[in-house]
Amino acid sequence: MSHSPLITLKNFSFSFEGQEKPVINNLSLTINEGDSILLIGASGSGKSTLALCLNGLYPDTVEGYASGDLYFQETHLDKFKKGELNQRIGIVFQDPESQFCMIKVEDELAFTLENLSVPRNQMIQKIDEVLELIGMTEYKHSNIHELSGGQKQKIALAAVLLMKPELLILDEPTANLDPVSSLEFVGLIGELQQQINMSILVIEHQADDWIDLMNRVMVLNHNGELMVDDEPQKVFRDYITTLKEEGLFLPKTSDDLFNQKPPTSFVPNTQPCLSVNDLSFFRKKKKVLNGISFDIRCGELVAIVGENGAGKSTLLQLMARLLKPERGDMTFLDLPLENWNESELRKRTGFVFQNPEHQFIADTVYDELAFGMRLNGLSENKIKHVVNRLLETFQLTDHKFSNPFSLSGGQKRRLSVATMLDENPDLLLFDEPTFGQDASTTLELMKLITQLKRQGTAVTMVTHDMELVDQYADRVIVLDQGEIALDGKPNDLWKNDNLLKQARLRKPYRIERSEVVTIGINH
Ligand SMILES: Nc1ncnc2c1ncn2[C@@H]1O[C@H](COP(=O)(O)OP(=O)(O)OP(=O)(O)O)[C@@H](O)[C@H]1O
Ligand SMILES: Nc1ncnc2c1ncn2[C@@H]1O[C@H](COP(=O)(O)OP(=O)(O)OP(=O)(O)O)[C@@H](O)[C@H]1O
Repeated sequence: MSHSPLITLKNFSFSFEGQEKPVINNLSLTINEGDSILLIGASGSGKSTLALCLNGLYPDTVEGYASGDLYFQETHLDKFKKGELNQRIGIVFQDPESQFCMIKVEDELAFTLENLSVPRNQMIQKIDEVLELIGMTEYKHSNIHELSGGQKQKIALAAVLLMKPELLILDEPTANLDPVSSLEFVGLIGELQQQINMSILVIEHQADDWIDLMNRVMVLNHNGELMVDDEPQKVFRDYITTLKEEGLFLPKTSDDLFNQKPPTSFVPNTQPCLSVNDLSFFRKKKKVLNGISFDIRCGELVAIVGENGAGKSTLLQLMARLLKPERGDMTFLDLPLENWNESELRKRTGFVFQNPEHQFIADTVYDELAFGMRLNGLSENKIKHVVNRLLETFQLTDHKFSNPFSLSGGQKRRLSVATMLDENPDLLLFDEPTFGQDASTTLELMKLITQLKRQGTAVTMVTHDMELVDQYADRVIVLDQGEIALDGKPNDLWKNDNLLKQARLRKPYRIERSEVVTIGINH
């Protein structure tokens, strides 16, 4: 059955003001009605930019210019009124918080309908319908900030669905979700596909959960050109070498990387770097952490995992002394954490926030990286040497003079990690250091962290990525509703089916596969 074209690009390019090379480079392609497309490409290859061009937000809302032609249902972009395409092509971003304006779920959805000029007497019915569609009816009167990450993402999706878009774009929609919420979100999109007539474009670095829902995979290369556009089976069979050269993740079934048994974890018999003793913390009278105690040794990498809202980020902020515990105390290198002088503490520890933008202070990537070293009085020559090495390692050399806020999501994250690695800190605290990264940048980042670990740095990493935990963590701490449910080796967690279920985690591919093989043999 042939479908009519929804969007057609002819020799379409897009450049940001003041940049030599276009970010989107001479694309000619058609998205048909009923298509479900997975868009992949290295970090910085132009995926989000393309999404924003498709729905008409770019170039109108940014300093940049487009060339070539874009047609929506065979009508040229120029013929549409401003703002018209934004409604017919809806985007859900990775961080739903940035999209919300109201406190309550129903008010947020009513606000969307108001913007669409829907009469008041039709609103209630429309809100009820969309909540039913996404399985969130019981949360109609809830406060948005009390919802879990996955539920917030569903509300962001509902707001976009109210526009009845003909194309739904999902830009890394599961990046902040715990492993089970992430799978549930993909399942929901699969159900919507059956019920609503709309095309879907999904941007994700890791294709695994999405492949079965997609009829096409498009790959952008480093130059923003369309390198591959074909059926998923063909792409991941015939273009493996090309995808690897671009530094992209392959599906776990076809990538040796995920099948390797990790090296026996090295647990150093060193002194504790940070000791956490009986910590408790409340937010608005709600106990978020309760009786947390553990040590992190010098040279050890500890992963903290758990469902959305379990208290992981809060714990990390307490460990960085950005929050003060109600009860309990911590010792950092033999001195109570509260007694450390602020500048000495910042020199010896590094903290990367969940949202990288929160920590940028300089106007260029170079100055951002140099900032800490300048504060510590290093010579400009020495600084230049270190900054250039970091730029190279984190694939940011081309963006040396860019404003940190203009970077792609993955580039921002890499910059925020790099700023913590200028000197050798004793303790590193990372909130999701690898989200939004492609295979090559993830590998580089983990290589560097491993090196620091070998030199004695203690690393704590909050993550939803169970592959990383399996491959790199010496120890894993599972937080469940603000309490430690497990503190052990990753293998202890993979054996504990009940806890995995309770904490909304999943097993890494290596373990899942070995269980399938064993079951196969037993039968
Ligand atoms: N600024 C805040 N004000 C009020 N409550 C908050 C605030 N920040 C977090 N919370 C609440 O504290 C609890 C723990 O949140 P936290 O961000 O530490 O969880 P998390 O495990 O890091 O979650 P995620 O995986 O979604 O990042 C949640 O119930 C959350 O709603
Ligand atoms: N507002 C902006 N001003 C200048 N340059 C920008 C701006 N936004 C993005 N860029 C640059 O355009 C390129 C593409 O960015 P884009 O966000 O589209 O990449 P992406 O493929 O979505 O990356 P990621 O996977 O890291 O999210 C990057 O090199 C980025 O630095």
